[in-house]
Amino acid sequence: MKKLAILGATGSIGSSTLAVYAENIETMSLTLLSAWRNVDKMVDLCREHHVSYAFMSCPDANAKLQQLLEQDATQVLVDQTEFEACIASVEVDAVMAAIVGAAGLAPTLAAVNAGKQVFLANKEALVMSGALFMDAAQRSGAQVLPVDSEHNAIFQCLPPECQASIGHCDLKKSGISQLILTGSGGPFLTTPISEFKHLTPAQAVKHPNWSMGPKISVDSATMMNKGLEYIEAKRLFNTEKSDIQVLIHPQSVIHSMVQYIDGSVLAQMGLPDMRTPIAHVMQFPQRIQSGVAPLDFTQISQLTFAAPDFDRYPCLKLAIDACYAGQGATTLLNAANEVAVEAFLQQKIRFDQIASIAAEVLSKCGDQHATSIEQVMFLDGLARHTALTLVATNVRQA
Ligand SMILES: NC(=O)C1=CN([C@@H]2O[C@H](COP(=O)(O)OP(=O)(O)OC[C@H]3O[C@@H](n4cnc5c(N)ncnc54)[C@H](OP(=O)(O)O)[C@@H]3O)[C@@H](O)[C@H]2O)C=CC1
Ligand SMILES: CC(=O)[C@@H](O)[C@H](O)COP(=O)(O)O
Ligand SMILES: [Mn+2]
Repeated sequence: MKKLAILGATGSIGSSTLAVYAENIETMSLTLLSAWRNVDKMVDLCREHHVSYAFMSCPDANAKLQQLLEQDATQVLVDQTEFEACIASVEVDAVMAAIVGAAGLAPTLAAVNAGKQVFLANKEALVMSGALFMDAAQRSGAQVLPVDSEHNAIFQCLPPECQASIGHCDLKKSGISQLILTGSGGPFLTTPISEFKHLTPAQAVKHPNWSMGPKISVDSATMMNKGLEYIEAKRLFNTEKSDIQVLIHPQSVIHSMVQYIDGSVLAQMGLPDMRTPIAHVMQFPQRIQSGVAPLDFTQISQLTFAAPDFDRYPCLKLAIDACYAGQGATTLLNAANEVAVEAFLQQKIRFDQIASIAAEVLSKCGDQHATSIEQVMFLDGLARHTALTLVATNVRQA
């Protein structure tokens, strides 16, 4: 029995993970769940799944959870230290890292440092800490398996020697010429750019194909999501600049591809449903049930492809540039984007200001280095402070 922890259990990936767990209950046990503020849902999940340990990152929510679960078998962990100790303990074999944003870094790193199996959905953690994260995994022997649909697709199309050396693989040695990262283009693929000033959060979170949490949905609309995924791919698959191509594929049927030097292109396809990549990692290399229907090719009228337009998606360009500027830049970019997206969702700034705020944070903070987690956290704070100041200025100008 694999002992599973789900970090971000109340979210979209959390729900899909629980659905796959329910399909395969005889092979896994659920020992630890975490969330932030959604106490009612956590109580329900703990009772439904007889979870051993639970933790809310928000102190008020944690106190309430403790009170509500007093009569239950679930033990509520009291603080972040106890939570991370539980992740690192023998109570947990595998961790689904599905907290959104930088808040997921510390508990995910606790799992990595303890040599656990890590199912990585939380791309922001990897974007902000990069080589530090992958090197820590190599040191501890933690197996990092990509859950993000594109990276999971690429992983599935890689030869075994690359799968076994994730983070440090030699693509050229395995005859790989390019990784092709597909992206839908989001809900504003054909919206006139002149209308971007007026786009609302409700429009931005309406992804054409995937059902996801609000932050990643906005990232898909700006294509910052693909930019973060570009950086994520560099870290997971040890790529150089010429190794990755971003391709718009509006139908989200092909989840990404690997091109080989002999002209072969391997693609992973399926319905846009995260239960598939989650099921793929949960008992890897064994295949298990996900509950997802098979792809019906007779219902797919067309598969189309196009190059991304950086005028439409300035965030994508910012992220690709940051990727080659270095770790400091990707840490700053991630934090600035998190602040800007949250401000947009709260209607404090316009949709088009997400990109301009991210760009301004990068230029104001200048060239920065991040060679330790402490420096990463310092830069994360610096970028958040700078971005919040810009949000306040933009609010006044709105
Ligand atoms: N959804 C998807 O299809 C995909 C998601 N991902 C990645 O997976 C991650 C999760 O995405 P998604 O499930 O959509 O997001 P959701 O917004 O649906 O869920 C986020 C989860 O994180 C918890 N959380 C939020 N803030 C904090 C915090 N400060 N401390 C601790 N926990 C926190 C939330 O708890 P609470 O509910 O209590 O607020 C919730 O459980 C993201 O990094 C995203 O990029 C990657 C690929 C696909
Ligand atoms: C499901 C998943 O992995 C998301 O990251 C998805 O890729 C978002 O869609 P976009 O391709 O529009 O960014
Ligand atoms: Mn993705």
